[in-house]
Amino acid sequence: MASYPILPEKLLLISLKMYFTPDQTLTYLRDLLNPVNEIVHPTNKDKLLLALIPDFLTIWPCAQILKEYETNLATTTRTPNPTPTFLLGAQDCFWESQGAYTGEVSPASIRALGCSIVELGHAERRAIFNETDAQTARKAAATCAQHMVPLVCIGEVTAPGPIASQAVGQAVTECAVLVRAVLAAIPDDAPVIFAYEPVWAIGQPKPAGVDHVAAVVQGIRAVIGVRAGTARVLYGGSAGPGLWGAGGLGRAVDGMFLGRFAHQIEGVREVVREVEETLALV
Ligand SMILES: O=C(CO)COP(=O)(O)O
Repeated sequence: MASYPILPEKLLLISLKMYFTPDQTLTYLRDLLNPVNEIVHPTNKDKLLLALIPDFLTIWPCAQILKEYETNLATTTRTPNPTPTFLLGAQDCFWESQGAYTGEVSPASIRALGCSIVELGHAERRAIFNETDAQTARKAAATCAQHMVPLVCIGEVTAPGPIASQAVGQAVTECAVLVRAVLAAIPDDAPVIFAYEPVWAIGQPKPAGVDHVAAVVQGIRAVIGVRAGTARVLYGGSAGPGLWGAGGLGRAVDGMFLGRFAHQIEGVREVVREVEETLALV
């Protein structure tokens, strides 16, 4: 019987959006996995898991690279590898699994190619394609039906004003609408990831302030409440090296959702190291 992926304590997810050519994506994934680069540490996977979310066109070759990686790992360590060392995701899906839906991508096909995560409701899709909360919730249900994890992007549109507490309240209120819609649409035991990405902090030189993020994430966790399935809350929006460690986001969130600041392998290595330090894995 199919089961949901198990989410460890911390997650580092990377979306390539539409930045890379196919060749760049495959080289990038090989670099992430190359032990010489010291980014993916298989022995840490029960505590920290990385995932790559490439464009649709490169999911299949990425899955092939990952399959080869896992096979080699199992051979060299002489241990069977029941849970993956690295996860693959898609940047969107449709809510139906099959039929006359030109240009859409079926969650069943995404699953069949080896993805465990489907990103949904990103701010760019809302702004450019007018995607709604109701559509995102339907897609989340379809994702869970294929035993994948919905990665639901939430975040307030307007940058905080001068009164911090008001800004936090406003942000939580805006995020709560989609959080509630998604939780009502998916089974209670399905794992789910919420990526808190303040819209005003995406594509910027710097991320949102740690205090703002910590307070909003606390509010989001209260909205999620108690459920049978795991719910992880990540931060995204110009996240990169230097954001996690001492006085940073490590105390507030379950991981980060990286964009541009993960384009260089060195940046990913630094972020991984910061998370490993807070988990006492190094
Ligand atoms: O939207 C994001 C991740 O999905 C964040 O992107 P940037 O880190 O490039 O701002």
